[in-house]
Amino acid sequence: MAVKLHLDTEFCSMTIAPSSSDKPRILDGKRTANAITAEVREAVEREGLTPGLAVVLVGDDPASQVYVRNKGRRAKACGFLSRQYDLPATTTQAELLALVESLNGDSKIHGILVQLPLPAQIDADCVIQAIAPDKDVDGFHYVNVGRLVTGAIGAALLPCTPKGVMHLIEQALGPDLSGKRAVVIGRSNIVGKPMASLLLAHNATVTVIHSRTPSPAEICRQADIVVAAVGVPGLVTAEWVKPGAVVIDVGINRVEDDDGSAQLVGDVDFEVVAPLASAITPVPGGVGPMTIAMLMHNTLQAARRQVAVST
Ligand SMILES: Nc1nc(=O)c2c([nH]1)NC[C@@H]1CN(c3ccc(C(=O)N[C@@H](CCC(=O)O)C(=O)O)cc3)C=[N+]21
Ligand SMILES: [Mg+2]
Repeated sequence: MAVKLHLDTEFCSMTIAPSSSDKPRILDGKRTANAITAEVREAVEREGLTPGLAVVLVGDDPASQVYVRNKGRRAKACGFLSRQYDLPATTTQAELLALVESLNGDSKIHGILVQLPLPAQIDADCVIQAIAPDKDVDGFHYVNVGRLVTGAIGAALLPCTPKGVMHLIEQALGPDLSGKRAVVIGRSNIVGKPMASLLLAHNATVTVIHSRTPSPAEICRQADIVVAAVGVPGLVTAEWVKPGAVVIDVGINRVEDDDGSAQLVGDVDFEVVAPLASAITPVPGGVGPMTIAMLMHNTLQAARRQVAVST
């Protein structure tokens, strides 16, 4: 059974035909993310909605500050109400829970994102579970996880990174992955596990490999679709990839270049794997921008549902 999935039909018009040559197709996440953002903006105008997104940042980690600022910019570009809450690194769990509670009750706010990681004195899971499930635009609440795993995908808010990855896979292979073998490398709650569930919902035959898996390259080499999400720079080399596979790189690793400058690299050794792949995502400019675009799409979806309920 083909499952009608996470994105509205309006986004399906963007599916691009697979390349006919043996040159690998670079799946351009930046371009796709820009197109999705434009469609979200149009939908906001057409429907006369003002989705509200609250992003909560605790502490002053510079990387988190950059991400949060980018999310706010994108939200404004979509015509959303965008609010950012900056809390000190010394914030207590009770204070953070009180803010989440007030946002749960705020009818102007349809999506709540608490930026991770959180300082050590705060129990991140407890905070995530305090977010109203229908405002959980990260898709991390147990209710949304449960919806995804049971196949109630239409009711779920899906985690942004797996949802963005699925969109890129759809560009290469279409939405029905019947007969395809997918290997997910990594088993985190924010990428690996929901990614496996989403691929399964699209009828792929899914294997998850991780740090305790013997002969991972041998298993990965069977895959028509590889999603790498472990945070090990350049882990996936030529021996891991079957010629013609679709390779998605979720890794965002900051490493030092030969000349000592900082560089962003993925979990895939792009230089050696790209010539083998039928389609591949770059880092940067692949999955990362899609994550933010899907956050915008989730916030639109959340707003639509909350407005429908209240009218
Ligand atoms: N509650 C929560 N939700 C998140 O979704 C969440 C989070 N916490 N904590 C941190 C991670 C990380 N994350 C990224 C989003 C976009 C890029 C992105 O746009 N990357 C660009 C490059 C950015 C750069 O240069 O650093 C790219 O890959 O092209 C990266 C990483 C969301 N996260
Ligand atoms: Mg990327």
